[in-house]
Formats: sequence, C-alpha cells, structure tokens
Amino acid sequence: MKTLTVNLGERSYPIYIGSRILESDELLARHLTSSQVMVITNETVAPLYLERVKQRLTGKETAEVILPDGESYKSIESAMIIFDRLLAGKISRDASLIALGGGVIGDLVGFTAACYQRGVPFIQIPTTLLAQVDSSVGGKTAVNHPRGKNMIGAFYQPQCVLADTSTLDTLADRELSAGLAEVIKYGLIRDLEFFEWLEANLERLLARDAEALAYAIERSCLNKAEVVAEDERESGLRAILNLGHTFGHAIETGMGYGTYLHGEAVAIGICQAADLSRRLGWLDADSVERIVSLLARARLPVTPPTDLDADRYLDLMAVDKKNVAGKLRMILLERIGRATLPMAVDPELLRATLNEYGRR
Ligand SMILES: NC(=O)c1ccc[n+]([C@@H]2O[C@H](COP(=O)([O-])OP(=O)(O)OC[C@H]3O[C@@H](n4cnc5c(N)ncnc54)[C@H](O)[C@@H]3O)[C@@H](O)[C@H]2O)c1
Ligand SMILES: O=C(O)C(=O)C[C@@H](O)[C@H](O)[C@H](O)COP(=O)(O)O
Ligand SMILES: [Zn+2]
Repeated sequence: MKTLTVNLGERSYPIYIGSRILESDELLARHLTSSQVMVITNETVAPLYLERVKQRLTGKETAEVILPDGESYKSIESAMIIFDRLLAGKISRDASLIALGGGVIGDLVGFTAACYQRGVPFIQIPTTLLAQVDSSVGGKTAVNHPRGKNMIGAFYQPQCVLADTSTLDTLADRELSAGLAEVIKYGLIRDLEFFEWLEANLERLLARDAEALAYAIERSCLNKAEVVAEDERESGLRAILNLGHTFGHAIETGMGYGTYLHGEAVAIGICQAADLSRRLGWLDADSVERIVSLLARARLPVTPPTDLDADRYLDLMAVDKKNVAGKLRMILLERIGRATLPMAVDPELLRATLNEYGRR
C-alpha cells in the first residue's frame, strides 16, 4: 500500500492506495471517530462492495442509503433524500458519512456532508478509476443544476481517501477509458514525463495491468495533491485541473447529464482546448495530433457532438465557474506538460475552434 498526503494544515489527510485495502479493519477504523456511520452508495456498487465495507464497521451504529445509478442523480433531490435519512435516523453531528462509489457518489456525499448540521466528517472510498485519480481528492463537492455542472457545491475535504485498486476489476471498459481522460490531463497540464510514460504504457493500462494502473493512480494523485495543497480553493493555480472542462461541462449539460460520461466530455474538451492553443500559436500541429491520438488510443471520443453548435456551446459556457465579470476564461496549453492559468480568449479564435475543430 502507498500513502500520499494532501497537505492542508489542519485539514490534511491521507490517500491510501493499494489492492484489497478494503479488507483491512484498521485503516477505516483509524478515521472513524464516532459510533454512528452512514454509508451512501448506489444500486450498482452496493451488491459488489457494500458488505465488504460493512464488515469493517462492526460495533458501529450503521445506516446505509442506496441511490439509483447515474449522473442525473448527482442532484439536490438526492441530497434531500440523504438529509431526510440522516434526520429520520437521528444521526448527530459527530457521525461520519462514507461515500462508496464513483465520482457521482463522492461529489454528492461530500456536498451532503458539508451541509448536514453545517458539516460532518466524511470518508471517500472511490471505486472507479476516475474517482481514484481525481474526484475523491481535493475537496470539490457539488451537485449539478439543470443549467450547469457542479453549480451548487462547497469546498469540503474528506478525512481520508481509501482507494482499493482491486475494485477496478469490476469496472466497465468504457468507465476505465473515462478515467484515463483525467489521467492524461495531469500529463498535459504539468507532467511531461508522465505524458510520455502514458504514450508508452497506454495498452498496459487498457489491459488493466495492475502495476501500471497502480503507478498511474499514484502519479495522478500526487499531481493533484500538490496542486490542491498550493491552492485549495482555486484562487489561481488549481484552475489548471480544469483543462478541457469549459468545453466538457458544456457538452455534459447541453447533451443531458449522462449522455456523455464526464471523462468522455473532458476528452473532447481537451482536444478543443488543444486546437485553440494551436490557433494562438502555442502548440504546433504535431503536438495537437499527439494529444488527440493518445486520447483516441484510450478509446475516448475526440470530436464534439454534432447537436451542439457554436452558439449553444457559448451559451452553456457563459456560466462556467472560472468566468470573471461575466467574461469567459479558459485553461489552455502553452505546450505539452504546461498549462496556462485561466485566461480570456479571443472570441473569434474560440468561435473558429467551435466551428471547425472536428466538424466536417
Ligand atoms: N470533485 C472533483 O474534483 C471531480 C473530479 C472529476 C470528476 N468529478 C465528477 O465525478 C463524476 C464522474 O465520476 P465517475 O466517472 O466515477 O462516474 P460514476 O460515479 O457515475 O461511476 C461510473 C459508473 O461506474 C459504476 N461503478 C462504480 N464503481 C464501480 C466498480 N468498482 N465496478 C463496477 N461499476 C462501478 C457506477 O455505478 C457508474 O455506473 C462526475 O459527476 C464529475 O463531475 C468530480
Ligand atoms: O479538482 C479540481 O479542481 C478540478 O477541476 C478537477 C476536475 O476534474 C473536476 O471535474 C471538477 O469537478 C471540476 O470542477 P468545477 O469547478 O469546474 O466544477
Ligand atoms: Zn473532471
């Protein structure tokens, strides 16, 4: 097992990464301070892993909430269901919540934990690649609004992250690929050596080679932990983690939550951001091709949906959280391995990318 730390002073916490670490009685116990625990998961993950978690909770007063599966359930209505169950169970402020599942459950439970009685401790047990490399780390919690992704939320850090890599054995191939989009993102924004490693080892990851997966998860978490430690609440640097997300979130909202997986929408968004970076004279055509080709090799979509035209994109992007004074700001690439801070973009060049990249 590897242990990384997210260094945030009194809100610091460990990320445990290893195969079958959910079988350890000691790890979870270390971070469960109270006698009341609520585990929140969904209908897909519950039959696979809920018992395994409950076995670690003997002696605790344990409640569980099993929600329907899907991005459309990352909603205020789902949060209300959890609040209702917490109150009906007379669960007090020293109780702990456990998020067992992918990023949808992690973001939702984190948000619920931040709000219930103004804040109760919570633990992340991520079970998708995307959640193990990104969403469980860093304390961005939220639910979606029909007009925009993650629009209702809070920064709220977990007590720990427990990433059992053996849970990925049951993950669908499409979901594994979605997680790879965020893995590739780390290489692009700040870790050229990792990007090159990914180019050389992508087939091992797709074949679920355990050693390669563990390395990719650790290196991704290390990158994220360093960025978050420097800028917890996204006043500057942290926004580089949003590469591809201005376009990607527009795709998710515009196409209806769940039509494109988050990682798929981000993959398309990264390609569009790369195209725009080329139009600005930063990336050359070969670098754009290198990026698109790695994402395509990861079996991710690399062209935008035909149903979204430039005007609809721009309308959806007008509520992006990086915008300042109503003006769009985006993360672009100076080169592979180095992202810009959020920057205003020339509207003509942006429109050119929206009209021309991947449109034929
Ligand atoms: N907070 C953050 O920093 C952050 C970062 C990235 C993404 N996100 C959010 O994360 C969400 C996407 O997360 P996701 O990709 O994990 O999607 P997800 O939570 O919907 O999980 C993907 C699918 O895999 C299933 N699943 C989960 N674990 C499984 C397992 N071990 N075996 C079999 N099936 C399993 C789920 O039930 C679901 O059907 C989006 O809402 C996105 O906005 C948040
Ligand atoms: O942790 C971050 O910061 C990120 O931006 C990570 C992203 O991968 C993630 O999708 C995040 O939820 C997006 O945040 P948002 O502020 O654009 O909603
Ligand atoms: Zn993301």
